[in-house]
Amino acid sequence: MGSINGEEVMQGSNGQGEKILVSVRLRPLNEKEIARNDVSDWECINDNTIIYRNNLSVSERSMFPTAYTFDRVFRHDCSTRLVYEEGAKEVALSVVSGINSSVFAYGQTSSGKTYTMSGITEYTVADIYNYIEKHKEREFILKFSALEIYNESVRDLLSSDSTPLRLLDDPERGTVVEKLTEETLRDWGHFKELLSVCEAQRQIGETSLNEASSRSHQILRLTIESSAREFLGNDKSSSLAATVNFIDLAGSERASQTQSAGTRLKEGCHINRSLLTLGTVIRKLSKGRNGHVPFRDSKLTRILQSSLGGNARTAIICTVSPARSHVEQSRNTLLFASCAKEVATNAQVNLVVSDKALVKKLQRELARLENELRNPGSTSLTSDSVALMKEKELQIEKLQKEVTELTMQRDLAQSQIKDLLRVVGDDMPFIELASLDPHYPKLRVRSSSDFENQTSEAPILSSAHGMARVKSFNASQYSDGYSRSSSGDNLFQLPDFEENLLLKSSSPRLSARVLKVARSDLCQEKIEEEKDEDIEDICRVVRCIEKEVVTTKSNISDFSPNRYTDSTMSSPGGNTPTSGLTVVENGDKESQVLGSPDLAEDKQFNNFCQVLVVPSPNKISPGLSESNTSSSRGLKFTRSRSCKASLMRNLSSNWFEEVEKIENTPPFWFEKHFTGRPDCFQKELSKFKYNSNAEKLSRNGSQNSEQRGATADELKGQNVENPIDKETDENGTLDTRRKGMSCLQSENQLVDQKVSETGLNPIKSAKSVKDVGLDPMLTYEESSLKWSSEFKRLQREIIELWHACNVSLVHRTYFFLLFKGDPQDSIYMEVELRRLTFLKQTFSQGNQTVEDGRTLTPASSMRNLRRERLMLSKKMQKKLSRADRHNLYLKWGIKMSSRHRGFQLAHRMWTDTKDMDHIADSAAIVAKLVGSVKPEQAYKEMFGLNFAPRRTSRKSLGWTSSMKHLL
Ligand SMILES: Nc1ncnc2c1ncn2[C@@H]1O[C@H](COP(=O)(O)OP(=O)(O)OP(=O)(O)O)[C@@H](O)[C@H]1O
Repeated sequence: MGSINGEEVMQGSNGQGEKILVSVRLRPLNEKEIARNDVSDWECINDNTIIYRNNLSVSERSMFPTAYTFDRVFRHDCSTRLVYEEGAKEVALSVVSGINSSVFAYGQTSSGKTYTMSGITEYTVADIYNYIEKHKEREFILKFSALEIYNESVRDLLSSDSTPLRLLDDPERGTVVEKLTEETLRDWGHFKELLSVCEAQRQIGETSLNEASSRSHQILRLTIESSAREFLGNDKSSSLAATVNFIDLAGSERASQTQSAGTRLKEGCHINRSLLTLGTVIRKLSKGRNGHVPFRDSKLTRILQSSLGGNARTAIICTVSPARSHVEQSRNTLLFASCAKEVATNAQVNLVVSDKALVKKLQRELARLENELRNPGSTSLTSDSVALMKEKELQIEKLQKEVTELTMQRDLAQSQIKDLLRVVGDDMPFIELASLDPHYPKLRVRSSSDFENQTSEAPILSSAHGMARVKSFNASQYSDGYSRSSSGDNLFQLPDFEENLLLKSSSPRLSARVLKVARSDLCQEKIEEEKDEDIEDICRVVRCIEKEVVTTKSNISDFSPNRYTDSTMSSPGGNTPTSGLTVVENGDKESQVLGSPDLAEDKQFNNFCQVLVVPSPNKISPGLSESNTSSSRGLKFTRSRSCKASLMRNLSSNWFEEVEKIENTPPFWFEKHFTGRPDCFQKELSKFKYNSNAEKLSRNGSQNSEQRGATADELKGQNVENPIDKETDENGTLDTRRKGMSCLQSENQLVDQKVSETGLNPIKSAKSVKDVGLDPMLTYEESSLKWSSEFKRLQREIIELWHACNVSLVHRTYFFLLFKGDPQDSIYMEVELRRLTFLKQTFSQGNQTVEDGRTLTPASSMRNLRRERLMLSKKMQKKLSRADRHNLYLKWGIKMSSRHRGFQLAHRMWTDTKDMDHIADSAAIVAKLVGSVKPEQAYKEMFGLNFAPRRTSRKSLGWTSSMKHLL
């Protein structure tokens, strides 16, 4: 769309790539040439070919062609009328159809350009007027303008003012000549008059070749606008507008030939330069539109840009002098013509739409679009969009069917599970959940139902695969304060943590004291203690504390000598324990972290403090509660890869990472690698299932692990007749209780055996590990009593081992708080005890273990423990009120006047392993500092065992990502 005189121009295609119409006109020899006996060497042999007649030497023939072919060639005796008719008319008269057109005359000086163009211009305009006469239905407006480019200056030939005109670049119309006079032609006479003015204005000079040589490029421009008279003035009116250019170029010349000098020489230089640019443009255009075309290198090419390669039809008439003396110039002209005939233009019809019509058109378009927006489903939809919508609807329908089908399958499966549970119900102590869920842990876990069923005989739903079996509980069956799921989902529920913490774990003295503590306004409290202490002071205090503790505590003596000395460990041989900061005698730099703290550790310390989560106030001891606590979100648990993951519930993933860093003991093999019982293991299980010696084991629940291990070893590979089966066969009754216990014992042995095969070997090494199973021959009350005693013994052993192995205080705390003596906890206690025994033995032998690529040594575990104490002490400032802290200092015998009381307190926690009140108080404090947990089954499984079927979705989540998801 272009614009002419403020009106929009619609450009319609009129064919693409139309080549420039190129003709050659050969003039006759003029008088001067004849006078000097010049001969004509050029001959038009037909309407299209001109040849050089003179005999060429061999070398000339190789350099110059002798024949040139064009759209039309005109002999010397052809009239200008014929040249016009066959070489320009069609192109020129396109203007009346709304198509721009241009007619050039190109040639050397005195070759007849002006002679030719003058005739063509007049013939064209005359024909235009004839056309107008024949088309009365249209109204035509003819506007005429004329300019010349003289010495690279544009002049208005219709104005007496010789001031050079500027060329402007119009985005729509291209290059326009500013302030160029444009006369509307009234009639033919007016046109002739204007032509006379132009002729008079044009720069003409005399040269030796041409008495009236044109020293400038002349462009006569006629613009024609036409409109149908029928629609004039109404909305439907539109008009055609186009321009025809008549271009009479200055002649190319050789200064020597024109014998020019002074002004003429200067003119010749400008002429030749602009013609050279024209030649370059034509040559480039002839090779296509790739690359840069230097239209702007001369005013001539700037003005003619649209005529040469744009929206115009173009005809070029090359005039040639036949004289032999001008052969070189003639060849150049023909060469130019040859290039020009390869140039294509892209002329279009220029339809001018009036502003009024344009507004109407745009309004109609707007209304159509608005209608489409209002009714998107009606006419605006294309066939493609309708098809797409149908496809989407089909997909939705298919997905809905799939959802319905899956829902039905799920309901059916749930129904089957419920039916199965109902069938086995109270009559069967075990169900085989493993057969329902492939992810179900393949470990035989002793549950409280084991003990309850000791008094009632029930058939065993034996595990063909030796997998875990869990009793389906009724909540009413329990009276121990533990809640169980009554929905048959077999999830164990621990008692509320708050109850654990206050009523069971915390000592009465501590609870009583903290209850008396008035709540302080933490915002107003000045944190004057430790907060701004420099790290060296802290370390000195730590050393003092550790020395103090060491002098009062010496409970580990069987660790490898010369390895390390912890604040809680005595050095071998009764040597005076060294400072906890210089515990590694072999120069282990890492062990001296506290002695030479660096920025990294400080940063880690800060991170640790930041990620600790404050427990919910309504879940914590009132005496320890704070107002700014939180975390009451429920936990969806998953199987942990580490017992330390139990801390994850209320803590961020950063906390997890920190715990991993300071982890004193690694997750043990069972936690990390137990994904199910392999087939070979199942086979072994079936082999041992009815083993008489296992039956003996089941009768002797207090048998120590050494005995059990030995028995298991003895039994390995044996196939002994099962007396129970024998008895059953003989009596015709099934002693399910005894048989079940037999299976349990056998499986426990196999678990141990499997663990042993992996290198943990708790059976061989853990001589102190005792069998925590209950004697099936005892009554329930007797069994409970015995278990209670056994639990306390195990608990004490574990506490001692934690202490000896520098186990994380957080780990100790949660384990201690979670496992309160429920018989079903026996397996956890047993596994923990074996793990610790193995760890202690490893350390004592001077060995190290590698977990997750981390090497765990006594030194590293001690270092981590020290760091954990440091972090906990820092946490005290934030998590405990001033009053709470003061009460604790009093209770723990820390002088109020002493410095670094928080560190002192942190380094005393969990140190007196003989005093259960001290242990309980320590656990309560640590729990307070790191955040409480609502006791759920999840936490027990964090310690390595899983009672509930795992869910696939959880399985796919890493622990960190799981926590992020849950948090
Ligand atoms: N075809 C022709 N038949 C007869 N005479 C011609 C023809 N062509 C040109 N002439 C005559 O030759 C002379 C030079 O012609 P013209 O001025 O048109 O040349 P030119 O190419 O315009 O020269 P310049 O470039 O110097 O202006 C004129 O006198 C003209 O009448």
